Amino acid sequence: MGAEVIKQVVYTAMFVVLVVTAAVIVRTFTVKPRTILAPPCTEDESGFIRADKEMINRFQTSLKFETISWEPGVYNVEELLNIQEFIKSLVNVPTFLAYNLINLPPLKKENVDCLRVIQELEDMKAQIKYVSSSQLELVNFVKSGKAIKRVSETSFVSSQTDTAHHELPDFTSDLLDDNLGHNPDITPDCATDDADSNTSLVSTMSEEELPYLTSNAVGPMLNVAQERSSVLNTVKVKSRVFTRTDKHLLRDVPKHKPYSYTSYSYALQSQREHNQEYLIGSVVGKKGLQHGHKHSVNANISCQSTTDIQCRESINVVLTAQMNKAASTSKEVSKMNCTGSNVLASTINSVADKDNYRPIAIKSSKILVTTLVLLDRLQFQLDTSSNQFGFKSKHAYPTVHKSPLVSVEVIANYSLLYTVHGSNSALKPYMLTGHLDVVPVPEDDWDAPPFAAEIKNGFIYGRGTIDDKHIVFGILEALEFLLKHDFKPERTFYIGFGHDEEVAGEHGAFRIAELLTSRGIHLDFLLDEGPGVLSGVIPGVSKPVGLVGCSEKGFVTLKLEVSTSGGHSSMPEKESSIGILAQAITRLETNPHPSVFGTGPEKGTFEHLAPEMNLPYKMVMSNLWLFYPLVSRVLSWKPSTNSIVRTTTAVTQFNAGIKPNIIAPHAEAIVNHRIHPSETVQDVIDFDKKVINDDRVKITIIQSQEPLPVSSYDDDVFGWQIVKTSILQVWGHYGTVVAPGLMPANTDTRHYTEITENIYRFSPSFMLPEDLSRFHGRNERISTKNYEEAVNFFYHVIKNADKAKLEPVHKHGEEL
Ligand SMILES: CCCCCCCCCCCCCCCCCC(=O)N[C@@H](Cc1ccccc1)C(=O)O
Repeated sequence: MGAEVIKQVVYTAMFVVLVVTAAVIVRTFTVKPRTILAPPCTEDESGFIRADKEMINRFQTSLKFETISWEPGVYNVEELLNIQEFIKSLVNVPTFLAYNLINLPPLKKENVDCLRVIQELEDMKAQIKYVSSSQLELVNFVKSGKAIKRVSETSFVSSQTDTAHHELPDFTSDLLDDNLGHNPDITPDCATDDADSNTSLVSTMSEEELPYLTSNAVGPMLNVAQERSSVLNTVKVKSRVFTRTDKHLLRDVPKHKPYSYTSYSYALQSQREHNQEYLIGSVVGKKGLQHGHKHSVNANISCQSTTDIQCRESINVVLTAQMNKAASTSKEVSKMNCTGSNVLASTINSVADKDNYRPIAIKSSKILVTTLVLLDRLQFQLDTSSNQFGFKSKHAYPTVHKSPLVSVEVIANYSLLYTVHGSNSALKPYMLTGHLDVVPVPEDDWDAPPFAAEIKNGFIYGRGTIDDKHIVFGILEALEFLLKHDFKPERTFYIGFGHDEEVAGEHGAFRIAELLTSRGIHLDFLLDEGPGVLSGVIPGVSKPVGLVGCSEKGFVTLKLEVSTSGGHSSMPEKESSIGILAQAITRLETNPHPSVFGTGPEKGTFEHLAPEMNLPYKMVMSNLWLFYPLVSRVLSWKPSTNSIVRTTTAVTQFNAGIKPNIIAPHAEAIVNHRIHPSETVQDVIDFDKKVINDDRVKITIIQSQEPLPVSSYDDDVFGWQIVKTSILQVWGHYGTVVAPGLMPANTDTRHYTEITENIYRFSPSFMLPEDLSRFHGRNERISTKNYEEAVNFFYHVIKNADKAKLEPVHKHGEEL
């Protein structure tokens, strides 16, 4: 009886093994590649764009920075305070500065006050958000006499938009209509729209007259710094007092937004946000400042200004001018002292007579404005929009910026939204996104300087090359090319460039998405940065893989804290705050979150790639139903592949202790988890608490984001096919295959989830395994050839997406 049972069991087991083996074999040899909906374009039919020197140059320029530094030397406290003032002005600027670009000056250590100041400087430096944009070159400051004097030139930045929809940060919508044109109670004294008069607005200028789009502009920020530095000895207190006595103006303005009113208020608001002096008026005219001349000649500049500006005392007014012709830089400035009220309402006869420069703003501190008279909104937008990129790109991509099909809006001062208007409103629009900011460079042992855009062995080195400038400039190059070749899109599309992606995009992308939502726009699909063309990264696939992120992991950043009584190190307790915290951290690191491989879009990765793998892998990957525990284990070995199988744990900061003989009363650590789409923030916290299992460790959430929804990668989904086809058109000749995947990091996409279900993440960068550490790491670089491919990728995306739908061709195999 027993033998019979054993026999039965053995036979059944053999049968099962046989069936399973047969199933595995059948599956292994029957999986076929996915459908491709359009054949790769040949160069002839697609007009493959070749990168010339200028194209590479434009890209290089976008990556360059200069460092803010002070000449070596010994500084006294007063001088340090000047520097402090300058740095302070940067702390409140939410973007554009890499803190590591600021080199603090050497200090006179014997002076106790200096030590205090240097500590403060260091603290402030740490507060500066470490995002930056390579459109600006930070000017050098050097020690000169008692003040910090800027030596290199910069320009005041303005931005011109051709669209009817102007971004008006901090306006409440009900106030929007209550501006100059709509409020009959308010009569402007000197605002005019007369294009022929001396007060014609910049917005009415011809293209040739538009200000030169300089790359080394840092905008109001540095203008202010410049003003501050040059008048520092006389300006002690900046006036923040704006008393609005005009009842009309007071009427509707909510208390918490005292200056969120009209264009003028917009300017004030913007200036105030940046901790700067206020824009107090504006001058425009046909004559301008002559480069380098500061003497008065032949004024022909009228002032459009407020009627009643009182200067509390003698002030310096800086007239900021902008060159309007292509040349190396633009330049301020004429200074004048003025006292009393109404001074700015009169014609200012202090400006040199030369066409090269066009004054566009008067700025000063210590002004009391008693009556606000509304000025033209656009004028102030021009004056206060400090998007250097807008300027730069306008110059570099003239066709894009001149085209009647394209409108550009500056969002939240720095981000950009382009609308490329299509002729067929029945076609749902789509959107391409990228970001202008980059992360800092904590170490300087690069093979080439990180902010010089040097080319070495065919690679352009620089922070931002892969994250994310090749996308931004790739899109603009492609669009410029297309428009130059008479491309007239049928389908409207948007291009959004955020300015703060690296710190969560809460001002840039968030506001762009908000604006699109408010306009009722729903997108067919959106394409943002993501994995890329990976070669040798995915086990078992020798072909390059165009991996497209169809979902994005969530994240939660936790603060772990332990507090104890501290005390003298000669009489320690058994456990210290540091020891307890270290133990908690060790537990987290030795108990990773469990593998959830196969429950998210990573399953799709292997389903798509299995047919392309070599035999043992092909067998395993085609039969995940059987082998997934094995695959999961193998993928866990390497950080890159481990990132897709589970929620990851990274201990990113640890702080405790102040002195060798003091027991640290407090220790804290930061833990950053990236959450797999099959889990939630709460799941992660629950797991951590269980693993740490120590109530002395206090856990608080610093920031969190649930994983993003999975976008469809079905073959009939338009956006997916556009991305897939375009990848194959550019990299198909390498035998590249395309697969959906999970994006292990985050980008701006979470801000757009309300306006489209189809979000794809793909960077047109070709990556080898060793390149993965270049993201946010050392030696970030892109080959010139890859940059050319990036441009062509966007060229194809734009061309493909302009069709109503893609027709399937079964050139490379049949559907699974
Ligand atoms: C089957 C094997 C798959 C192997 C996967 C390997 C994928 C490697 C590709 C990596 C692509 C990474 C794209 C990086 C973009 C990074 C952008 C970024 O750093 N974003 C920040 C955003 C953020 C979020 C929250 C707060 C502050 C900033 C980030 O930290 O994620």
